[in-house]
Amino acid sequence: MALIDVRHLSLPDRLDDISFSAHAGQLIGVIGPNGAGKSTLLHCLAGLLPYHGQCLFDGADVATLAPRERARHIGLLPQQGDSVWPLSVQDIVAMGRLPWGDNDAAAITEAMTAAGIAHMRRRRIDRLSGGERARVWLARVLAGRPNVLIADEPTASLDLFYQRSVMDSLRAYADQGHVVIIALHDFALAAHYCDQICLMHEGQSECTGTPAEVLTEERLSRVFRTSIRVDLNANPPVIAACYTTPR
Ligand SMILES: Nc1ncnc2c1ncn2[C@@H]1O[C@H](COP(=O)(O)OP(=O)(O)OP(=O)(O)O)[C@@H](O)[C@H]1O
Repeated sequence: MALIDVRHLSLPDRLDDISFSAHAGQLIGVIGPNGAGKSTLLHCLAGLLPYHGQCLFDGADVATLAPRERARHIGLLPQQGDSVWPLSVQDIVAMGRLPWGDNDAAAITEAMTAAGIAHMRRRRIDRLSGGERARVWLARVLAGRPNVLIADEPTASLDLFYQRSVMDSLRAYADQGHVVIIALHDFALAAHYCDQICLMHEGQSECTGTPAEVLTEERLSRVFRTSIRVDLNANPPVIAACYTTPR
C-alpha cells in the first residue's frame, strides 16, 4: 500500500483535482512555475490547510489525525524558517523531538550530521548565514524522524556543495524506507535525485511520472513559457532555459 495517497485533492482557486501516490523509499519532486501551487500542495499534505478530496497517510486521512500523531509521522520544512529567540543550533534541532516528548541525543546528532551543521551546534541561530540557517531548519525536521518528510525548496539558499550534500541526505532518508516530498526549482537536481516528479501548472497536476517521462523539452517549454533545452544523459543533466538575448 502507498504510504501517501492523494486523491482528487482540491482547494478553491489554488488546487484542482491533484492525485498521486508515494511508496516508502521514494523521493518525489514537485516542480512548476511560481504560483503553480507547490507550497499549497505541500501544506495540504502536512495537514496544515483544509482541502477537498483525500490525502491519505498509511490509509488515514491526514485531516483526521490528532496534531501530535500527525507531527510524529509527517514533518514539514517550510520555505522560510525563523526563530524569534537567539537559541543555539542544538536547541533548535532538539525542538524536532517535541512530538515525541523526548530529547533523543542520537536522533539530534544524526540530524545535525546529515544537514552538515554538527560543527556549529553551539552557535546562535541569529548569527548564522542564510544557508547555514536553512540547514538548521532541515536538521530540525530530520530529528523528528518522520515517516513522510516534506520540504519546500530545501536547496534554495544553499551553495553548490550543500545542494548536493542536502540532496544526498534526503535521498538517503528516503532510501531508509521513508517518503520524501520536495518542491524544487532546480530541474537538474530533480532529474538526478527524484524517483517521481509531479509537474504543477496553474493549480493542476500537468504530469506525474519518472524524470524522463515528465522532463521533456516540449512540456517544460510550454508550462514555463520559455524555450527549454533538455539533455537528461549529460552529467549533470541539462535542463535550462535558452537565452534569447545576445551576451
Ligand atoms: N494564503 C493564501 N490565500 C489565498 N491564495 C494564496 C495564499 N497563499 C498563496 N496563494 C495563492 O495560491 C497560488 C499558489 O501559491 P503557492 O505558494 O502554492 O505557489 P508555488 O508554486 O509554491 O510558488 P513559488 O514557486 O513562487 O513558491 C498563488 O496564486 C498564490 O498567490
